[in-house]
Amino acid sequence: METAIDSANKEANGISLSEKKVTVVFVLGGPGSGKGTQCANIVQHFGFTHLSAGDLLRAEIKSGSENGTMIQNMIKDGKIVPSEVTVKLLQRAMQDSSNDKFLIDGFPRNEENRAAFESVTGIDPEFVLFFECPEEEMERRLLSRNQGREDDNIDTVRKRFKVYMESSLPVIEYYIAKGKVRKIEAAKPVKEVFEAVKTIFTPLKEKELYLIDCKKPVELIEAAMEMETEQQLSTCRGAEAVLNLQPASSVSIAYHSLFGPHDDLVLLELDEKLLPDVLHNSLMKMQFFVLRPKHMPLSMSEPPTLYCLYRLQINHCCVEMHKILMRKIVSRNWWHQSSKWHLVSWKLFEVAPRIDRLKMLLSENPYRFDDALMSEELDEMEKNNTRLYSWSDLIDKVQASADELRSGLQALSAVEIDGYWRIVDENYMDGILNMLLHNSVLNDWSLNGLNEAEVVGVLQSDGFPCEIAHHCLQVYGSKMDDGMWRLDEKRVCIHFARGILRGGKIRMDNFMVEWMRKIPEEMQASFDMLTGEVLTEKLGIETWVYAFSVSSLPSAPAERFSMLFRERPKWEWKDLQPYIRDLSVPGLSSEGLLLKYTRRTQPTPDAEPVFSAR
Ligand SMILES: Nc1ncnc2c1ncn2[C@@H]1O[C@H](COP(=O)(O)OP(=O)(O)O)[C@@H](O)[C@H]1O
Ligand SMILES: Nc1ccn([C@@H]2O[C@H](COP(=O)(O)OP(=O)(O)O)[C@@H](O)[C@H]2O)c(=O)n1
Repeated sequence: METAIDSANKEANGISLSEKKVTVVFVLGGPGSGKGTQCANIVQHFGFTHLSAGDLLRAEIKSGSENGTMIQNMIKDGKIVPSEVTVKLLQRAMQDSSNDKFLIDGFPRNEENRAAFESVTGIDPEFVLFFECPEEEMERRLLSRNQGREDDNIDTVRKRFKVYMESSLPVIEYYIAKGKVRKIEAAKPVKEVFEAVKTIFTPLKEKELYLIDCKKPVELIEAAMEMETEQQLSTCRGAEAVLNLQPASSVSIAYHSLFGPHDDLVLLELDEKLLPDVLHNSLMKMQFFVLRPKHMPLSMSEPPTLYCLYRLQINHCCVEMHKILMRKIVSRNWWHQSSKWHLVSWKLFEVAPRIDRLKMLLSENPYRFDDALMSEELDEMEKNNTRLYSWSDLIDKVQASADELRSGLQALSAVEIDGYWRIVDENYMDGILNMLLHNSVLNDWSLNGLNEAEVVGVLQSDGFPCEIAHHCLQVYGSKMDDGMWRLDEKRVCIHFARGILRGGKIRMDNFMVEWMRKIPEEMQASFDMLTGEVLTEKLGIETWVYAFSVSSLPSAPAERFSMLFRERPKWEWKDLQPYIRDLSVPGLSSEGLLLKYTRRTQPTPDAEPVFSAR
């Protein structure tokens, strides 16, 4: 009996295909590659309707249609039936179905099939599932298919292979170029092939995900520790372990230099903006990583070509990178293929490494005078409680490669003490620098030729740890070819200017007097040295100066500009430039940065341009 739903469907089916929003997946591959077998599985698991072009043609022969004999002869000969016949059959089958998701198997088999389908139905396939299988295996399967098919004999099979190579492969190449092909290694056992198929059809999350490129080569991943399954224990480390992951298995990863020579890969991470969403997702906490070839540029607007996609399950906290469990959900067949996954739309942004995080971590607990006293007695327990970070902790926590981390630590003037990386408290640094200068006067040392052993020895006898004494030379000086150290005029002068300005805004003339008084006699300070360190302000007839250091500003451009415009609503180029020249945004020039984050006005054509917030 016909139900109300059936009749409603019939009505719906009366509408044309173009009005009905259908999803079409083409299933292609040589004869005997297993298309029909896998389509049956897909139908069961994913609710598609299977339309086999070959089956429709064979049914047409059986129905006694006027084209029957022609079709029969063509099939017997392994030739491709004219498109108008096949397209009509497919179109009718789709229209007659109440489903809107179709697997079209064995079609388009040539360029003519493809063009005819496109022009008649206006449908562009969601993607093309391509079964790749060696000819010998296909031949073996066809000759033992045993379905009583007239064309499964050795002569016709050979003809079909020839037609496949000449006519069907170009269609696959056409879709590869469009980024639509999902390739499956079809020579494996049915179950294994289906595992690969499943990963392609399993929906991820039907919402937009923002991925951030942490801009690190994946040399950073180590997959060697905390393997979840025994099977992985026996496999290799680093990149290989990631690449060899089996579906539904997992490994923990952390940034690590042991990743290997895979600097053609880049690791991408979920945007933190989405973290609350993801964290409150009742399903599970997850993060998505994408590996892509480095040479493929990411554009801001188009979804990029994905290299390989992994779903990461995080066992404690999403924000931190360490101890991440990773599960491969999409097979390597994605490589060099899709620009868009049919169920998820991806937006990718390239970002610079998160060095701000490093600053935040190290500022939690700067090295102070007290530390110097108690360093010896500090037992492990205490160290664990006092937020100290070793190199490997930082590699885990900061999204940066080893090189980026090294230069980040250097920019922060961090030093490794007892195996932990520390920022040294400014007052403490001031103390040791003054002690060095004081000793240089006492001992008649030249600031352009300091003997390392002598300086360190004297500073140690004044109560400074050896590492800090070395660190002081490194921060304020540079080593010369002859092994002696020379104090850097600019760095020393900036140090003293910072010290004065820590007390707050000060009148320019007072500042200059105090600054000159503080700096060593051998050195010459000039206000230009303080570009990017201080700002000046006119109050009445007086000029005042205050600290505003580029190193204290966030490295993310949006936050940086917002901080700059909070400080001053309008900036002239010469003032602005020192505060933005270190910003680097992948894919955006400095002009682009200004366009994106500032409004440029020029009161008169020859006036200096002024930048304000957008
Ligand atoms: N992965 C596989 N391993 C071994 N035999 C297979 C596999 N997939 C399919 N077959 C067998 O090979 C023959 C051809 O498979 P079929 O799905 O009809 O291929 P196609 O639709 O691509 O022509 C069938 O007899 C099928 O049972
Ligand atoms: N788009 C198509 C599909 C099949 N066919 C014909 O149908 C035959 C059988 O195709 P099929 O898809 O059922 O079988 P396999 O060749 O994949 O095993 C082909 O050899 C062609 O002669 C066609 O002419 N046009």
